[in-house]
Amino acid sequence: MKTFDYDAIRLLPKKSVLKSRREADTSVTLGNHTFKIPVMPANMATVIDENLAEWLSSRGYFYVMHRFQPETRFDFVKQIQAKGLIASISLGITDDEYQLIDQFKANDVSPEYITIDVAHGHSDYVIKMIKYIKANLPETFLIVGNLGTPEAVVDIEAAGADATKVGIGPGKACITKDKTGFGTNGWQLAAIAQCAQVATKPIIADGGIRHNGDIAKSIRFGATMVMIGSMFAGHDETPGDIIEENGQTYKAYYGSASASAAQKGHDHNVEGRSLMVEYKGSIQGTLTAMQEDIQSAISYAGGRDLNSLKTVDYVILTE
Ligand SMILES: NC(=O)C1=CN([C@@H]2O[C@H](COP(=O)(O)OP(=O)(O)OC[C@H]3O[C@@H](n4cnc5c(N)ncnc54)[C@H](OP(=O)(O)O)[C@@H]3O)[C@@H](O)[C@H]2O)C=CC1
Ligand SMILES: Nc1nc2c(ncn2[C@@H]2O[C@H](COP(=O)(O)O)[C@@H](O)[C@H]2O)c(=O)[nH]1
Repeated sequence: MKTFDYDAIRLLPKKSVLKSRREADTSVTLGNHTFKIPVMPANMATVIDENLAEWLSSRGYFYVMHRFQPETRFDFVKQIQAKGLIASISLGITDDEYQLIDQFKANDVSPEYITIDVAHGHSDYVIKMIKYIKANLPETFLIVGNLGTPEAVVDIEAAGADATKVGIGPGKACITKDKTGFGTNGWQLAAIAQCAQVATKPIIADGGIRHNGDIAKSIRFGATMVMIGSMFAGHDETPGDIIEENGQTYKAYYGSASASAAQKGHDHNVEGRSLMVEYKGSIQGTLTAMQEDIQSAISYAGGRDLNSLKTVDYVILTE
């Protein structure tokens, strides 16, 4: 099996047809909605909260709210939809989560997007939850993760997922490979490529994005969108206080399965760690830079939109 990761790939330029990079269209459609860029902040407690979800949605960005304040999700969906915005929440697979689906159905409320968010998404119990959501909230677009193999993508699509999320252990706050020996850490981009070969529905590349150019690389190898944690943590709008240490400013970023997540209910099978990320100011600056860099990538690809990235040639650096 040929393996490679983001750092080993260089995409090869083609003749540009654009007068200006501003002409390049970075929009992406997922389900019934179109978003400004093919990027979503990770559904983690140190990356997104309800305020940021509203901020992103009102500006045309996709988001996935995390599931670590479970009791707030029903009201969140109602409130954000009352403002004419898209509701996009996460669910686990425990018995309580079925009650939330029942509550939505009983009140005739359908979130536009639900993400089933568990570490090992290729599971009989995830399949059971997919079938329950599809039977009770058929209008909702269902993203399911996380997966790491083509077999998982085939099974989870067959169960009814509308999109799959690929990435077991490549995240910056992740220690899955050290704790269990499993995962796509170190070869995440090749795992995306393998999964994309069998996928018939969109794939979201999740974890391991360290540079804006990794977004274009993800799309080249088959992703429709990318989920990003650490690069979004540390902004004014992301949760947590600014910490000053030795004249530098930081914010905390911790894994959803880390010991720091214990207060939010994760107190066993630790597979995440806590770290500090540099404080970066407003998130708008980061989002704008991402969009500009994707526009430049489209120009290098010789096209006008994200589709042009899907067929560019590339080299794999061997050293
Ligand atoms: N992308 C990644 O690589 C990873 C992401 N995470 C993130 O951490 C958060 C917590 O994840 P998770 O631990 O799944 O959440 P939860 O513990 O909330 O849910 C997972 C459910 O599946 C059961 N389960 C059975 N086998 C496994 C397995 N191998 N790994 C995990 N659960 C299993 C768990 O039961 P029981 O707990 O009794 O075993 C639990 O009921 C999520 O947000 C997830 O995305 C965590 C690790 C890796
Ligand atoms: N193995 C673990 N993975 C985790 C944990 N919490 C979140 N995650 C995953 O990381 C990505 C974000 O990755 P990044 O490289 O952009 O920082 C996130 O979307 C989850 O899939 C965890 O505790 N353990």
